This record gives sequence, structure tokens and C-alpha cells, in this order.
Amino acid sequence: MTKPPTPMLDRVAGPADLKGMSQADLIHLARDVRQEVISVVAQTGGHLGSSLGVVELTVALHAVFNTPFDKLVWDVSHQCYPHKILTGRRDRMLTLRQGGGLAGFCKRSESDYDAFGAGHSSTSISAALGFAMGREMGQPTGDAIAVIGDGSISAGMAYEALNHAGHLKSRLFVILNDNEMSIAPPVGAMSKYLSGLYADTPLGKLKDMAEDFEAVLPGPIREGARRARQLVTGFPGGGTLFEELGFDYIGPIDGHDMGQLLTVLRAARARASGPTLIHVCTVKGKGYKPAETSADRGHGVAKFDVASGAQAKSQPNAPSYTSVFGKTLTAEAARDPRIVAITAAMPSGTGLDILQGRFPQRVFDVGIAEQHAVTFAGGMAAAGLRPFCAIYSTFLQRGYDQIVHDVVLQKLPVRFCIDRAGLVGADGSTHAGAFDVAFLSNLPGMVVMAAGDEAELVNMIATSAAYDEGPIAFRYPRGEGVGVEMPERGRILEIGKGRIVKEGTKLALLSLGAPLADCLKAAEELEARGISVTVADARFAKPFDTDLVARLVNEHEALVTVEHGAEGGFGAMVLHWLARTGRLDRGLAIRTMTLPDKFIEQASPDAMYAEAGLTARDIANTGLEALGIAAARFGAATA
Ligand SMILES: Cc1ncc(C[n+]2csc(CCOP(=O)(O)OP(=O)(O)O)c2C)c(N)n1
Ligand SMILES: CC(=O)[C@@H](O)[C@H](O)COP(=O)(O)O
Ligand SMILES: [Mg+2]
Repeated sequence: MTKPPTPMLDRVAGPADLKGMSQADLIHLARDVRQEVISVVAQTGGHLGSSLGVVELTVALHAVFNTPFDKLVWDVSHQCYPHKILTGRRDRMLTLRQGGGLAGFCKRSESDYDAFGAGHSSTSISAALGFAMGREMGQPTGDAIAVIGDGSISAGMAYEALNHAGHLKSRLFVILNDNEMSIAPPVGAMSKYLSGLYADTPLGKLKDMAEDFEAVLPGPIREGARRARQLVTGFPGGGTLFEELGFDYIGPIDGHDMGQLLTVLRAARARASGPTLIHVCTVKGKGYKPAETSADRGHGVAKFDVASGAQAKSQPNAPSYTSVFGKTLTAEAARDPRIVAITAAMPSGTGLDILQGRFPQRVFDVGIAEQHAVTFAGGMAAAGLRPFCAIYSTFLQRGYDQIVHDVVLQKLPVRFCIDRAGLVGADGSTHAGAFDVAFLSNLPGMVVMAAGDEAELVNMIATSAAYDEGPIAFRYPRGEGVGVEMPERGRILEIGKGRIVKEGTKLALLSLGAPLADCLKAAEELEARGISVTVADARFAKPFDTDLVARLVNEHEALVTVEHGAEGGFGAMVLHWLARTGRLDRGLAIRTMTLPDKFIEQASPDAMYAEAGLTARDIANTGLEALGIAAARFGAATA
């Protein structure tokens, strides 16, 4: 692939080089950065659309502010590629999202320019406000600037921070990057409100408006903001929502017009004394047709051919868990009108777009609002509906108190569908689904299942649909299933009962969920050495099958539990029970294999599991160790 020339970018080693550049140079630089982002992401895959949308904004911010002394906080930080390119990491961009390479998100450990790490949304205003307070209290830090998208500003946390910032009245910049997109079109009144701020002013006219805005400079910025707002809202007496919250509001301005950006940012930097919100309109995927015209505006892409935009997607060997979930739930919903589903801004990621296609009225996209999603589902369950609340494991962490207080405590039959359970690969540690088994299994009355393969997922959906006694959850990993035969229809599982998948006599491997395939592989390796192995699929982490565990420990010389989750999960529950029932009093050979007590950086899922010590080979070796024949260990772990 020929790389486009980038003469202006080639002159840049870091943000300091932007300071002396003319506006024309910065426009040229932005053009180069855009080419660079396209060229890099074509080779690595990643979050293309959001990064393309903030190219001019990133250049302007680094030209005007004094980073890293000034703290630039990117919300989610999936749009950080131009920022990484301009802050000394250009030469490593081709390692993006790969093992040992640059993270796909901002990371404090990666660069001083990454003021605050992210991956989850809606945290930037709180963090930036923290920096502002640090400055006010004498810490050596400059301005604090949060850049937050219109999708991310829908979450409660963002409002909590705006509310507090308005109260504190400290100088703080919030840049609202409004591209009228989340991953799907954003939902709700806030999105409509933001659009309303410029509904009567088509984007083409924004330039005139901003020139008018410029014309009032260098008069007081507050007056300028008011005039701009009046122009677009037509409410001379009223303030924008942001003004009511105590912010000076500037905008909306065209986020692809370097002149507007520089003028407004420089004026704001020179004059702002309190919290200031700058409303910037951008286009997700800007400057690359295939991204701009795709339904998600090129949100997350695989490697692609730049000329055609065609993405390199490998042929799957089995359906993805996500699609199995979407299709199975749709079939269940066709049979049961009480079934409804909730997503927090991830209809396609969760597979609920499939159900949405068939029953649009029964799928509720609540925006990025996991806490609300959980309690909303609780209310629906209390009303007699059968809600399936589909949230990635990592994002479900946001709704923990809601799970405990609003759902579990009241024994409400919310079905939690936990996708992306386990390590997820390129998104790295922020997105690892590591903790759900641990944080759900300790809740009284909660039922927690994990699918050992895609057919089991079908059974668990059927089981959840039929279960009205209280909250129930099932987890399944990112990516393809294992290729097992699929049942016509899900079977209702007996709550708290596991299954023996393969009978043996000497060693017992007890898998929870996705490690089942690796346990079977490990068993094969061990059997080749003459060690007879039982492989059991626990199915339930809570209540787990105590009869099965008792049988495994009684009838085998050693037991190994295996899970794709953090310490404190299934293995810990098994150990609690064994200890409580006195089974450990005279000793048992038992090992619990979990994710290690550390965050694992991005790499391929196989490489991440290898680092975690959870490959089939690791399982086999742990079994040997538990049997007291560690000397017979297999060689280097294979993924
Ligand atoms: C708490 C949380 N929930 C869901 C997500 C998944 N997610 C990542 S980016 C995104 C859309 C963000 O939209 P916006 O802030 O407008 O940024 P844009 O992609 O439009 O640039 C979503 C839903 C997340 N990162 N964090
Ligand atoms: C930034 C973010 O949180 C999402 O875009 C995430 O990267 C999606 O990952 P999946 O590809 O697993 O849906
Ligand atoms: Mg957006």
C-alpha cells in the first residue's frame, strides 16, 4: 500500500511544534493527520470514525493549549488516534491495539499526554474537574479540558459532574463533540435538545454564525456566548441547559473549520474564568467516504482496503455467541409477548438489533446509561414483564448498586445477558469481562450461569425466559462459538445442576463456561499420557451443583476448577463450600484456575489467555501438579 505524503505532519515531533504554525499550516497538518489515521487503521483496525471526526479539534486543542501541563481528558478515548499521532507516538501507531503495542485508548502509563485513562464513557468531566481542583489547591497543573461526545453525555455521571462543576465555578473547559451519533444514533431528549441548539441553523450557515460570533470578540466572552446562543435557540431570555447548570456556553461551532476552532478556543482560553462548555459539531468518519456513509459512521472497523473501504473479515467457523443470543431471544420473544429487552447504546454489539428488527417496540435502547438500564429492567420485571437486560460484562460494572439494591434485594426476575465475558482482545484491560461472576455470585438469591458453548447459551436463554423466581444471569464470551450442533429450541435447565461431559477416574476438571473446550483439550493431552480425566461443565456458578462437586472430589484424586474470571468467583465459591462442609479438614488436592490478580493488556485473546496462564496446556499442567506429578509437566504453553 502506498502511503500518502504527509509533509506537514513530518515536521511535528510533538505539540510544541504546533505552537508557531499558521492557521494555513494547521489546516494542512489536519489533512495529513487524517491521512495518517486512515492509513494506520487500514492496517490495524480500530476506532476509525470517532478519530476521523476529531482531527481538526485535536490539532486545534494541541495548538492552543499547553499540553501536557494543561490536562486534556478524552471521554471513552476511542477517538484518541490523532492525539496519539501528535504526541510522540506516531512511529508506534502500527502497533495499535496489539500485544506489546500502543493501547487503543488513552493510558496514563503510556504517555504524559494521556492525562487520564478511559475506555468506559462519561468519566471525562469528573476527571477534568478533579484536575481543576488540583490546580486550585496548588498542584502544578494547568487548564483542564474534557472532550465528551454527544453519546457519552447521555450518562448520569456526566450530569453529576456538570452539576458539581457549575457549583464549584472553577475554570474548566468541556468540549462537547456533537456528531449526532453514538455507535447507533443516540437516543433521547438530550440528543434532541442538542440538535435543537442548531436545528434552525444548517451546518453550512454555522460559519457565518461563527464569524458573527468572532465579530463580537474581543468583547466579553460571556456576551459573545449569549449572542451565539440567541442566534441558534431563538430564546433571547432563556439560557441553554448548560448555562442553567452554571456554564458559559459557546457554540455551536463547526468542528471541521480550523478558523472557528482556533478563534473560539483562543478566546475561551484567554477569557474564561469559570466552567465553559464549547459545543462543537463534527461528522463521525469525516473525510473518508466509506466511514461517513456507514450506519455506525465507521465506529469500529477491521483492517480495510483504503480505496474500496472493504474490511478484511475472516470467514467464521461457527456463529458468534452474540448472533446466537440475538436469534434465540427473538425466537423466545415470538412465543412470549412479555419478553422485552434493554440495551445501553449497544443494539448491534449485543445482537439485540436482531430482536429490534422483528419487534421494534420491545427493544429499549436507553443510551449510555447502564445504571438506568438495570433499574428500568427492574421496574419492568416488577410490572410483570420478562426483561432481558443485555450489557457487556465490563459495562455492567457501572450498574452494580442498581443490581444489588433495585433488583436482587427485591428478588425481581431481571435476566442479565452478559456478553464479552472474559478477555476480549484488542480493547484490552478496560473492556475485560473479568469480574461479573465474582460480583454477582456473592449476591443472595442470584442465579449465575455461564455457557460452555453456543448450544448451552440457547439453553440458558430458554432457562432464563422460564425463570420468574428472581434475578438470573448468563455470561458468554466475545466471538465465535465452538461449532457444536445447535438445538432446534432451548432446553430448560434444572437450576443449580451441572453436567459431566466426559467420564474419567483420576483427575476432575470442572469448567465454568467458556474454558470447557480447553478443558476437553487438556483432558485429551493427559489421557495420551495415561491419566484418566473427568470433565464437568458446572453451568451454574450460583447456585452451583454441590452434588456434582462432592462426587468429583470423592471419586477423583484431584479437582481443578477453571473459569475465565477474576479471583473471588466460581472457584472461590467451591472452596467456601468445601471448607464449610468440612471437606477440607483432612486435605484435598484442589486447584482453582482464574484470571490472575492483575490487569492484562491488549493482545489477541489467545495471547491474553496465555499470559493469564489459562491455556489448555496450563490446565493440563495444573492437573499434573494437583496430582503430585508436576515433574511430568508438558512443555511451553500453547494457546
Ligand atoms: C459505560 C460505557 N458504555 C458503553 C460503552 C460503549 N461505547 C463506546 S463508544 C460509544 C459511543 C460513544 O458515543 P459518543 O460519545 O457520541 O462518541 P462518538 O463515537 O460519536 O465519537 C459507546 C456506546 C462505553 N465505552 N462505556
Ligand atoms: C469503544 C467501545 O467501548 C466499543 O466501541 C468497543 O470497542 C466495542 O467492542 P466490540 O467490538 O466488542 O463490540
Ligand atoms: Mg457522538
